[in-house]
Formats: sequence, structure tokens, C-alpha cells
Amino acid sequence: MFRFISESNQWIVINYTIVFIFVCSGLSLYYLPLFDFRPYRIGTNIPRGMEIPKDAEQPLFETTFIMEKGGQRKEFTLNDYPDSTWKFIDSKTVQVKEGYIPPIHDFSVADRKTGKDLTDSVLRHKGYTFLLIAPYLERADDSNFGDIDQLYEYAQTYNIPFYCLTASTAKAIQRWRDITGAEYPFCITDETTLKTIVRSNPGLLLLKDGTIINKWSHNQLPNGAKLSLPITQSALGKMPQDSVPGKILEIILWFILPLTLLTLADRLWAWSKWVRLKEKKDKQRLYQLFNKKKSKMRKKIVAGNWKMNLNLQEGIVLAKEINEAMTAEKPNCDVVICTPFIHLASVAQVLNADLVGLGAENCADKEKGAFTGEVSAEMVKSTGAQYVILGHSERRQYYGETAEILKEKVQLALKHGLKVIFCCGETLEERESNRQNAVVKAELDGSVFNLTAEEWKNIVLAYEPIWAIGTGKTATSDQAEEMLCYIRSTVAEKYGKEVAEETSILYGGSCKASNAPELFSKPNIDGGLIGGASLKAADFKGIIDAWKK
Ligand SMILES: O=C[C@H](O)COP(=O)(O)O
Repeated sequence: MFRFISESNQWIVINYTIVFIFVCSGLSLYYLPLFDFRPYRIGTNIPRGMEIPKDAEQPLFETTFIMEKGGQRKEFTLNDYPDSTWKFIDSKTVQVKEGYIPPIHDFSVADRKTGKDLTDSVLRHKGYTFLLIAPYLERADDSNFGDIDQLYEYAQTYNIPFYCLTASTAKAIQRWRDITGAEYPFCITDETTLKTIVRSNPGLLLLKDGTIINKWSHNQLPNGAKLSLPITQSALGKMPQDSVPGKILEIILWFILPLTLLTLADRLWAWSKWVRLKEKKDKQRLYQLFNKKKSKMRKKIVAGNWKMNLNLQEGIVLAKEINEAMTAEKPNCDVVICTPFIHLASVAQVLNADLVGLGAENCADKEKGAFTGEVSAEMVKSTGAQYVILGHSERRQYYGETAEILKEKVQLALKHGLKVIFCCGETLEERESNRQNAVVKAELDGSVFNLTAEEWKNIVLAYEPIWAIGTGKTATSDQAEEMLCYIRSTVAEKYGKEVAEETSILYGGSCKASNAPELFSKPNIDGGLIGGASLKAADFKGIIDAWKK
């Protein structure tokens, strides 16, 4: 079913509606009702509202006469009134039809002291008249009496009549005078009429030629700047222009607009959620593709990365030992040792290239030329090496190798016939904020996903979580498997499932003979890039032997 708002956000609409109702009711109570449906609304001419049209319907009365004759009583009307033999007993008159009642039929003003009817002089006055309406002064709010007195002074300054209409007793009027210092005249008007005129006790009415120009609650009486000009030149003397349809529209907008914005935001949120879910499902589908059993199509590799640990003599000794170990017992995976540049040529001499591959730990991002201290891919290749490690986190971290620099290096290494062991991995902080996938994807996107499918055949990937390198803290086999599965799915997205199935992806980071069997048993882990444990032939062989378990 189509929804305007999601279930989880429904509460906002409900709460907003409740708050909206309360705010509208509160405003109506504190000021005046938002809509005035009574006969004394702004714009009404009171004398006109009191008029009875000439052809107006008159009330109809019927009189019944009770007569008696010979002990028998009977009722008659004027139409069948009997002869004089009947004796009149009683009569009753009832109104059978109501006549026309004008909308304003109960407005009168009487002087409190003399009782003189002032209705006409109030309503027929040419110009403005202030009427302070206070049905019962004993319960009137006196907190704004300062504003009332100021208005009275203003009225006096500009010769505007000012009356207080009330239904209160003389005692209540005196009490009000004592409290507020009121000097304006008090007149008597029917209590119900006063309550109908304005829903505020006290409230203020401004008449002009008998027409209601404006009305105010005691909480919003005109004051200050509004009283600085004569009433004819001030906004005070003008009828507000807000029409009922305009007000209705304004209220609808206040209600609808925020809800429309909320609905749009909600729909956007629901849509992005749907997109994220879809992406997740697509990824999961890819994961599932690679999550079954290890492919026989791709190479299993154990590669050592000696880093900057051994001098030339030590390196040659280690290389010989590894070579001998591999000769004595053939490995059932590819074995590679990656050494510092100065070892390459010498180590190449002692290795059986069919059993142990050789690689560099780095190469230059320039082809050739005046780059003092650099070693080009071509130079590496010329030593007899077949591999080069690129993108290692230590190169990124300590030597500022960016994705762009690495992209250049990868291109040059491939151009000169080297296979690239390309490293990627996240920091501890990135993993803790669950950004490992995005980080790894960005590293691949930035440096190797630009390669052609043909070039890709010479790429080996190595996932090395930075927090596990040389720390003794290995990623669990499940963590490593999950990441490698994710990496393979990104390769599949880029190059297709078949290429992804053929890509060897290694795990690196505190990998040892003790944890290698568990790690290598995972369907997506095709071997290891080994640091510390590659510096002793026995340790390194222990890891290589994990493939035999
Ligand atoms: O290249 C190798 C990795 O940096 C792993 O080093 P590690 O085995 O000493 O933790």
C-alpha cells in the first residue's frame, strides 16, 4: 500500500497535529478566537444589524377561550367564538410562530448613574468610539490596566468617546476604579450581550460611525507606537484587511507546509534507505557467489616481505635457506620473497626461480632519469625479480605515497613485466567506525581499478589491516575472510565474476605458522603476505606448509 509517511515517522505527524491543535486553541484563548462567527464580528454595523425590515415576518399568537354552558366546559378561538349563552371562564395566549429577529437585538447602553439610554448616542456618533467591554469586573483581568489607562488618555487627547460597558454591580465598579485608577465612564449593558461582543474580560472594541472597526483581547491592547499618531492617521483606526478565506489559507499553510516538507524528507529518506538496501542486497548476492568453496583456478601464494631488516650477507643466507627448504620439500603453493633493492641481484643468483619467486618491496613512479636514489621498475626487472610490492601501508604512511603515485608505479611495473602485489587495508580507527569496506574500495579504485582486464592478470591483491601489521594482533579468520570476500566482489563488479575468481588475494598482518592453517582454510584467502615471520626460514616454511594441512 502506498504511504505518504513511513510507519516509523508517523509519530511526528500525530504529535505535530496535537501540538498544532493545542497552539491554535491556546492562541484563541490568549488573544481572540481565530474566527468570529458571532453578530459582533469586525466590519459589522451595529445599528444596521438591529434593523427590522418593513416586510419582516411578524410573530403570530393564538388565544384560546375557555367557556362554560350548562355545566359543560369547552375551548374556543376567535374564529369560532360562541354566542352569549356561553359564560367566559378563562383565556390563554400562546405564540404559534416566531417573527423575524434581527442579528443584533439585545444591544443597549445605559448610563450607570442616571439610567439614561445612551444606545443611540453611542451608535450614531460620527467618528470613533472606544468601548471597553467587561461583563463582570469582579472577575476581569486587571494585569493590563496600564494599557487601558493609556488608551483612555489617548482617547481624551483626540476627543474620542470612551465608555466601559459592564453588567457589574456598583461595588464591583468601585473596586475596579480603586485597583486601576480608572477615570472613564461606566455604562450598563446586558451581561450575555457583552460576552457575545468579545471573548475577553476585559476586551476592547473600536467603533466608527457605529461599525466595529477592530477588537482586541486585554492581552493585545494597542499601545506604545500605535498610539503616537492621531487615530485618523494611524493603523489603529483602520479595519484589518485579513479576510476569512485568507485566514483559513494561512492556517492550512501552517499545518500543511511543515507536513509537506516532512513528507518530502521522509520519502527521500525512505528512497535512500531503499537504495542502500538494494546496494547491500546486490553486494550480498556477490558475497554469496564467492562464499562457497575455494576456487581451484587461482594461485595460492605465500610471499615474504623482508622490509628493512637484513643486510646483504644475512639476506643471501636466508634466501639460500629458503631455497634449500623448498628444494628439499616442494611447496604446494607459489613462494615469493620480496627483498630490499640491494639484495635483489645477489638473491636472484641463489634462488631456483621455479621454486621461489623474487620481488622488490617498491619501485619508482618515474620511468627513468635524474631521480637520485630511486630504483625504477625496469631496474628491478633487470635483477631477475618477477614481483614488486606496491601500496604497502608503510609506504603510504611514512613516504606519502598517494593513490595517484601508486597508480603510476603500478603502470610502470606492469609495463616492465613485473607482477604487482598490491596492498590495501584500513586503520584501526577506520575499522572501528565501520569504514573498512569504503577505505579498501577507494584504495583499489584510486590505483588499480583503472587497469584493463589483460593488465589485471598480473595483479595479486593483499589485504593488510594496518592495525594487524607487526602488532601480533591478527584479524580473525572470519574478519579476514569477510574482507577478502568483499574485495573479490568489488573485483567482480569491475572485471566480472570470472576474473574475480582468478584473482589471488592474500591476507597480511601478524600471519604465523600457528594461525596460517586457519586463515588459509577460508574460501577467499589465497595465501599470505608475511612480514616478521618471513625473516626466519623455519617460520616462513611453517606458513608455506599450512597449505599442506
Ligand atoms: O607485508 C607484510 C605485512 O606488513 C605483515 O607484516 P607482519 O607479518 O610482520 O605483521
